[in-house]
Amino acid sequence: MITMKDFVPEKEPILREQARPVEFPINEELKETAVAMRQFLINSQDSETAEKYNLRPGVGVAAPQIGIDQQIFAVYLMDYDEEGNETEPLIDEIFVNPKIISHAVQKVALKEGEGCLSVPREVPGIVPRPKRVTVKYNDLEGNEKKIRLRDYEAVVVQHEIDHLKGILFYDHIDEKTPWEPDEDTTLI
Ligand SMILES: O=C(O)C[C@@H](Cc1ccccc1)[C@H](O)SCc1ccccc1
Ligand code: NI
Repeated sequence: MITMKDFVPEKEPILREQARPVEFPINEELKETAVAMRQFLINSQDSETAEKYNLRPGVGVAAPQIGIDQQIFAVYLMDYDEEGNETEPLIDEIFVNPKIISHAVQKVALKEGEGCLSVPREVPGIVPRPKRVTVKYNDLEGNEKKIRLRDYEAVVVQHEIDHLKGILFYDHIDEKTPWEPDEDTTLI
C-alpha cells in the first residue's frame, strides 16, 4: 500500500519536470500503481486508516509525487450531505494523459489557499485558477473521456494536472499580494 514514505521530497527534480505520456496498452505494473494511488486517497480520507498509517489526507495524487514519470493521476473526491455523511463520490477517476482543451477566463481561488502532499509545510496565499475547465483524458482501459468541471472540482483536477507539468501550487501565488484576488478571481 502507498504511504507517505512513497512521496518524493519537495525538492526532488521529478516534481519540476514534464511527465511522459502513458503508452497504451498500459503495462500491468503502472495500472496496479494507479489503482494503489486511488486506494491511498480512500485510505487517507478514512480517519482510522489515516491515523494507523500516518497518512496526510488527500483528494488527488499524481504519479510524479511518488517518483513515477508518467502522465497519470487519481482523484477521489467524496460528496457529503448536510449532516456531513458521505453520499457518493463527486469524482472517482484515474486520469491518463489528461489535457485541458478549454477553460473559462474567470478564475476561482480557495479562500484558505492550497496545500500539497509533496509540500510538508503551509505556504500562505491564494492560488487563482480558471473557474471552469474541460479536460480530455483516457481511462485505464484507454477509452477517450471528456469531463467539464467547475469550482472546487476544477481546482483539484488543475492542481493534479499541474503536477504532470512540473508545477507546484505555490508557483501561482503572487508573493507581493498573496491574499489579494484580482478582479477576475472569485474566492470560494
Ligand atoms: O498534493 C496533492 O496533489 C493532493 C492535494 C490536492 C489538492 C490541493 C489543494 C486543493 C485541492 C486539492 C491534497 O488533496 S491537499 C489536502 C487536501 C485534503 C483533503 C481535502 C482538500 C485538500
Ligand atoms: Ni499537490
